[in-house]
Amino acid sequence: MNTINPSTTPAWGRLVSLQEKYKHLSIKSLFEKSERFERYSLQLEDLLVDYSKNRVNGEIFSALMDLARETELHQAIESMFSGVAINQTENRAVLHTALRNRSNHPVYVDGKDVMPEINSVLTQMKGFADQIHGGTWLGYTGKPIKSLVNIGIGGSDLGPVMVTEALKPFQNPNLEIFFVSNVDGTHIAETLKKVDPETTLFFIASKTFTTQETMTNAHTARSWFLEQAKDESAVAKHFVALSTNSKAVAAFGIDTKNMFAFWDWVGGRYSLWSAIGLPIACVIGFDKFEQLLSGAYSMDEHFRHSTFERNIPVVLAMIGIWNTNFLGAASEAILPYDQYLHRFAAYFQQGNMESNGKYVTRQGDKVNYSTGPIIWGEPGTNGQHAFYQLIHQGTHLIPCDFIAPAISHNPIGDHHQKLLSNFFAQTEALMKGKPLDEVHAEMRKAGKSESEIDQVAPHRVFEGNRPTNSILVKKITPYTLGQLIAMYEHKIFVQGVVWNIFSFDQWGVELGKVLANGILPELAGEEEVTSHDSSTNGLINAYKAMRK
Ligand SMILES: O=P(O)(O)OC[C@H]1O[C@H](O)[C@H](O)[C@@H](O)[C@@H]1O
Repeated sequence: MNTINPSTTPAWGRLVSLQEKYKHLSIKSLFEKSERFERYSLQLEDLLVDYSKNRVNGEIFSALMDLARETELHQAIESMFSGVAINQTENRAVLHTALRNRSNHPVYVDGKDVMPEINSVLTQMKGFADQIHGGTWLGYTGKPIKSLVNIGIGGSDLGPVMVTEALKPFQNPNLEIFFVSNVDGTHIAETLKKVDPETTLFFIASKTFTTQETMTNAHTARSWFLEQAKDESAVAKHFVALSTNSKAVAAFGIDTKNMFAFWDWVGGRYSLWSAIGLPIACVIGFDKFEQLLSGAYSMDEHFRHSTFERNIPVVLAMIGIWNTNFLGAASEAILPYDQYLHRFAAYFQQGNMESNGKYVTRQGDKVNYSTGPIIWGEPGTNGQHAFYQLIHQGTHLIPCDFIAPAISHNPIGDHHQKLLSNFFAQTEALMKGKPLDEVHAEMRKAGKSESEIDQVAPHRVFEGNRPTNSILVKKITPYTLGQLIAMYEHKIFVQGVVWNIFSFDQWGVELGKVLANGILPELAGEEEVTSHDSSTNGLINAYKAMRK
């Protein structure tokens, strides 16, 4: 990977001047040109991305595209797809795209084509998923499996949770799925209350198979199971492992026959396309899982081969960079107008923040510009009644992505039209705002007194000019969901390339884990702890006193 500091490129310099030149640029005024929507929207099959409601004009857009070129994005894209070890701090390739490479053309890592291994695990997954989905995999007492429990955390949890929720309309009604992630005993305890050991299958999902939370929950699940089954040999019918670490899987007591492998070149937060996706394949069926892969593949092809100006992930990423680095936005909201997508923002919170929450450049210096935004969001319309106040009238600039399907899986009465009327209205309102004279006129019309108008009118003004993207898909299907996920993955990739950071490691999660491992034994006895600062000592000792 190159080590170009984006802030030293000519394009960045131009963007700095454009920011000054267009500091009063109003999105509304950009719509005086009638072809704005045609020019500033892109379509890939049934996915439409409208980025016209941004504070971006032709000059800014072309400087952003130049910035992508000057930071050698094209070479970086090729390096990722072709298996170069671009995750340099871990010396690994980054090949979630190979997992959904439906062309099956070879992809080489260290001179070896990885496609045969990928295909062989997919075949193994199909064999297993068909049995679970079809009700022919039997538990130790001969009953078909009804309940699936995925035990995993981070990337080994959020993807399968998000996708199984998003694709609930495709779920086999004979199966129910649960996810246990938190080391808080409540999570596993409440889940185990709902399932029966005779008809439950546990997926122990962990890339490393060493993660404290997952291993703790897995041991608890195993003990709970054996209390009832009383026979170690029954474990094989009820526990499978999704991991890269076959030794640790065997040491846990899961037969490696029941292990579904993946590889160190699959990042945890990019792993739902790998064996980590097995629970998805079980509940929606393997054919639908393949459609998810195909959707992602269509976005991969679009991303790899389209010119930057017509490239959805590139355009979204560069507009994000404009908002972050030139307009000063510190966060981005992802707002799906689809209840089934209720975990979508949480999923990309990890995807984005673990990937691009970095202040060290690829050559090891501190960056002199902002990097990854804070990602958050909830489904619309719920968010409208909770936090949109701040998006409309707060002091922070919060660029938002609005996502909606044209066709609902639940076409009841006029629900969907009501939902979509809000989806359309919000981006219009955020852009147009409402000026003071309009508020005055409205209040006068409503017969308000002049003193009331003077007092209240300023509070009813909306500045507007708040940037949004609108992403409309025909329907949420495995295929379109695959496209949407891959679109955001590549957006994150592009931004990491431009920001000159390493997007595929996550050293920032280590320190807390290490300190927790040091504290754990200190919590065992009654003696006073003195090994930390006075706050940490004070808290630990107060905890010990409280638990007596
Ligand atoms: O899959 P595992 O090895 O159990 O890792 C689970 C998660 O934990 C780590 O701390 C990382 O922050 C995540 O990127 C990862 O997805």
